Amino acid sequence: MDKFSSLSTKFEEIRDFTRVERIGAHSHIRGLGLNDLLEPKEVSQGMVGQLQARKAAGIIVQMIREGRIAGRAVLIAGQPGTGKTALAMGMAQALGSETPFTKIAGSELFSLELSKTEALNQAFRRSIGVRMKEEVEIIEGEVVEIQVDRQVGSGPMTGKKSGKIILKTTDMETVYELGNKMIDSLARENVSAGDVISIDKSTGKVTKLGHSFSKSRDYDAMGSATRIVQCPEGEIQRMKEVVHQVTLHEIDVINSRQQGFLALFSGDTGEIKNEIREQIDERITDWIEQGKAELVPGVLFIDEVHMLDIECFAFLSRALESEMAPVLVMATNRGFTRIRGTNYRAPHGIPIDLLDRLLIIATKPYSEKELKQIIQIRCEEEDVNLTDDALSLLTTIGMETSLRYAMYTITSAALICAKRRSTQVETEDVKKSYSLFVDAKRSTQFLHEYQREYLFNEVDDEEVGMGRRSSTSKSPLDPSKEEFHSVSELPTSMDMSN
Ligand SMILES: Nc1ncnc2c1ncn2[C@@H]1O[C@H](COP(=O)(O)OP(=O)(O)OP(=O)(O)O)[C@@H](O)[C@H]1O
Repeated sequence: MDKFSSLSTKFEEIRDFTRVERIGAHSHIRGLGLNDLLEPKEVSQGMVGQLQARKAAGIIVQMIREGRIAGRAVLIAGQPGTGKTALAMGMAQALGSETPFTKIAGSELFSLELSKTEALNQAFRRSIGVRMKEEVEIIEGEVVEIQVDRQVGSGPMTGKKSGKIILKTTDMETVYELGNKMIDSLARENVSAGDVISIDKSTGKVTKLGHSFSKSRDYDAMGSATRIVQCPEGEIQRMKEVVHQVTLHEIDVINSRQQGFLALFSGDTGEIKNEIREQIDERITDWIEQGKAELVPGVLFIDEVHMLDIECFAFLSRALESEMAPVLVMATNRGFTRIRGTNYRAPHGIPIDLLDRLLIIATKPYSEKELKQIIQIRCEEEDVNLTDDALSLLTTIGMETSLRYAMYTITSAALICAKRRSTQVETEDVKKSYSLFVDAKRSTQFLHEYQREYLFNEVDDEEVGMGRRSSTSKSPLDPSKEEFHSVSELPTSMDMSN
């Protein structure tokens, strides 16, 4: 084929890397935890509770798999820390690595390098895969023998090499002459007798498929990571269908002459011209008509969608109409709020006409039992061993502050525990972390008490009075819990009602 496809394998690896980097806090999520009938189990695949939302997400995943939802949009709405991002990650896991999944936060769109609509456009195109099928001629067989003869030239580095390789299948055996380049490729892949290899005839790329079953006696010398495979059957030289998958964005970048494919490594792609995108779309439409390629609509997840402004929302509405649109999943923790770029208020800060097109999934606050289970799963994920008392205390802290604060406390308490050379986190470690790191509620109380000593203070006296009153609330470490003020009572920046 052409340059689009020959570079595809490398780029797949880059995309995977980005993906792994972004899911640290949700690494315990391995799916939506649904059975075959899409019924959620209470605790499964790292997911706890939130049954209705998980079931709804499962139905959407099913629709995506059946290709019945491209161009539709989903909104996950709920209070902070109720698992909106976790749910989106669960959807990504359930869809599998073949389905492109891009995660961005609304605030990431505002940069000096790219206009916000260009950034959105790139995110859209990163979420659409193009699967290209290609017939390539390959040589595939078990290595019987490799011989390399070095003809010494004027210096050790200029030595010209030649040699031969004998390959066999269960039906035949052939000898091939080897040139310099092929010898280097085989050496790089560490190919030796008994390996089963495949060589792409047009590019010379050598792939080691594994070690032959008949030679598996060498197992000890190979190490446990080596795959044992059967010796191939039939012809050594044959045609094979290979499938490459790249995203539209990767194709855009490769073909954008100013940037070139190196921009994929740095992420510094700059603005990509519309004409280039149009040409690529035309080309891909041709390939689809000729049966050479197919589109794989993926998922674009935009967290903190209330950060988008009216221009971005207009772009989204338009982009969803396109034939090449991925499924758009958005999340927000805002209630009624201003649509950025306007003076209008709307539910979740999203224009009503867009809102009307969305499937909305609501997430609800967790019960104490669910919170405890999530914390427990996270401890297992982080390899932190907690006493029952410490786990209960952490759960109480989570109920009174936030799930996220409790999760951060796991890590800091584990460090404090390691400092005193113990392997089991006790209540004392949790208390110490709690006293070192202030949660949003205590930080707000502190600000209300000492606001006059800060620069550019904007809180009026009435609010200060409120702050003083709430400062009488006791900490979760205080045994008499009756006087707790709920977190929602305090004006934090994460409040749903702002
Ligand atoms: N139901 C759940 N099961 C397992 N883990 C969960 C669940 N809900 C949330 N978590 C974990 O709790 C942490 C906070 O949740 P998450 O980031 O998904 O909340 P959010 O609703 O997106 O919050 P925000 O509105 O503040 O962005 C994450 O580490 C997440 O993986």
